Amino acid sequence: MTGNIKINEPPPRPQIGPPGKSLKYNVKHTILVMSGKGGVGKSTFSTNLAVTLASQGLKVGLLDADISGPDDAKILGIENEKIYGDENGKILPVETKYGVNVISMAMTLPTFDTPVIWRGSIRHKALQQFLEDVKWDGRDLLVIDLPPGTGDEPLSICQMIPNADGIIIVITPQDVALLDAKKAINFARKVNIPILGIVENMSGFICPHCGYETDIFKKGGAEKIAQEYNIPYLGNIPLMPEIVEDSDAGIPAVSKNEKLMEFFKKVSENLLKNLKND
Ligand SMILES: Nc1ncnc2c1ncn2[C@@H]1O[C@H](COP(=O)(O)OP(=O)(O)OP(=O)(O)O)[C@@H](O)[C@H]1O
Repeated sequence: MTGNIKINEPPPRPQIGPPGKSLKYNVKHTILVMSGKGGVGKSTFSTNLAVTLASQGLKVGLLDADISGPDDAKILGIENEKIYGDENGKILPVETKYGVNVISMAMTLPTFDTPVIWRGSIRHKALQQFLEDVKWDGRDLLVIDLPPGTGDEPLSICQMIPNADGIIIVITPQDVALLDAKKAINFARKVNIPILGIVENMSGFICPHCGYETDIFKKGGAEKIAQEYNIPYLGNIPLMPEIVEDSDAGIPAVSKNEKLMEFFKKVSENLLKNLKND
């Protein structure tokens, strides 16, 4: 007996709310990095992309917008740094030796293992402060690493900065990740932020000993999605065990791995072509 329960009723239309106040901060270009699904390597991608862009002479800022799981500071070896203000009350991002200035929740916590147990409205305020009250001045480019999925924080950021240059979607080649990537694409379209492109991470395994490439997972899913949805394909990043070792040691892998740097350079070249002109 099903009583009054109606099956097959369409789910309610998602409410994304009114557009938020457009924040003012002094950066030429803003790029949001998102993924439909957790664990696809979004933080690894964001940090290494920021380091790659800085190595090309750009002044790059990195905002880790993952309030609960801020990993970028760990990957850059600055998780024990603290943030300070200047004489005008502006928050100073932490400078790294890679030429990237960083703000992350990690640097505001007493210890790296302290959980952030906040509801949405407080997270929203923190993100607003990370954008508006931080001295990003003079940066050519701000990379914002969003938490996985299409929830509260990605929505807050997209509504705060509707003029962002666009979103990069990071995916892995497995079917579940591809499915979630489509949700991320539809999210970007719903909030009206351009999609700068899609990147396939963990795409092909390169043996650290002989350099031979094997497709452990499938390959090429991102390229197919790019065609299907008519969005740019920015490139792929292979699965490399050195990335895990370096990230765990607090070193962005591109800073010491020329082969990996080549992959990131290709992505960054394709990305820069798609940015709005000044
Ligand atoms: N191309 C790669 N090759 C090998 N390991 C990788 C690669 N990309 C990411 N990893 C590893 O996969 C794990 C997850 O990566 P990362 O933390 O960047 O994912 P994420 O998408 O940001 O996760 P979350 O959803 O928790 O924010 C890390 O251990 C990272 O070192």
